[in-house]
Amino acid sequence: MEFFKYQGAGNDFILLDDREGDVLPGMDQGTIAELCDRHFGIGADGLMLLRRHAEYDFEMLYYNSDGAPSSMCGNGGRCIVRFAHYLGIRREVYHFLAVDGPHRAVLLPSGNVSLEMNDVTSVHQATPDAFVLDTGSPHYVTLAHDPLQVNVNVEGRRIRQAAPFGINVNFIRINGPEITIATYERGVEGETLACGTGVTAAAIVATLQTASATEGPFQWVVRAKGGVLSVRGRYANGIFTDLWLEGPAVKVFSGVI
Ligand SMILES: N[C@@H](CCC[C@H](N)C(=O)O)C(=O)O
Repeated sequence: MEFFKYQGAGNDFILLDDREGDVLPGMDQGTIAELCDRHFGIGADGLMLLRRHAEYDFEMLYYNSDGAPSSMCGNGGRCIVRFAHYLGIRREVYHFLAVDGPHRAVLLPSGNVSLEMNDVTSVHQATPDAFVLDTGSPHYVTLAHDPLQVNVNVEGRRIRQAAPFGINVNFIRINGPEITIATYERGVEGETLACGTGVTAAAIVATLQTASATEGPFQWVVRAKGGVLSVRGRYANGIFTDLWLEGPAVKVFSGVI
């Protein structure tokens, strides 16, 4: 079976073309975890299947590197659009189905992919410095003096394990129109170089934390350890809409399993 490896700001994925519907039956949790293993497999933060869908350009099935299916992956969504284009699925605006519902996406001339994320209707303040919200995946976003100095594997794991439900953990610093972020991902159970739903959550928290909390459009540049992404959207009546996550989505190599 042919596989493709993509990365979006260092968040890396194995992509499989399952348009014929014959890949999934052979993909149990153990097999996916082995393929994602960085020592005994190809190595990736997650694995995705691109499947045919009667009403959409394709369907995205996402698995974390522990082999379990999970919630939405923003960087994965951007990478699978680039993969769809590579497979010959060419659209000005892609419409695909993911676990959290339909998404629109645009492949830009630069090769970057801009992905529309679902509206966010509630943000819970957990502590004076920390917020919990769902951007397709659940995120804990905490303000940090310097996210690049945080021992994410220790601190992130501690917060992830203390939460009564599964969550990803983000450490952010807001600096003018920019955010610096470091992320611990559940299902990878470690730090990843970027997380699209985490970056989106960070932009929402930053909007609430700053003068841009006034209603209207907003835009943030988000610096993750593996690359730079941007998030734009609109804030009105306590609801975040028109959320677009943009950044690189690059094919790294392909091979045969
Ligand atoms: N890397 C992803 C998030 C993938 C899902 C996450 N690990 C979870 O289980 O919630 C992204 O780019 O959003």
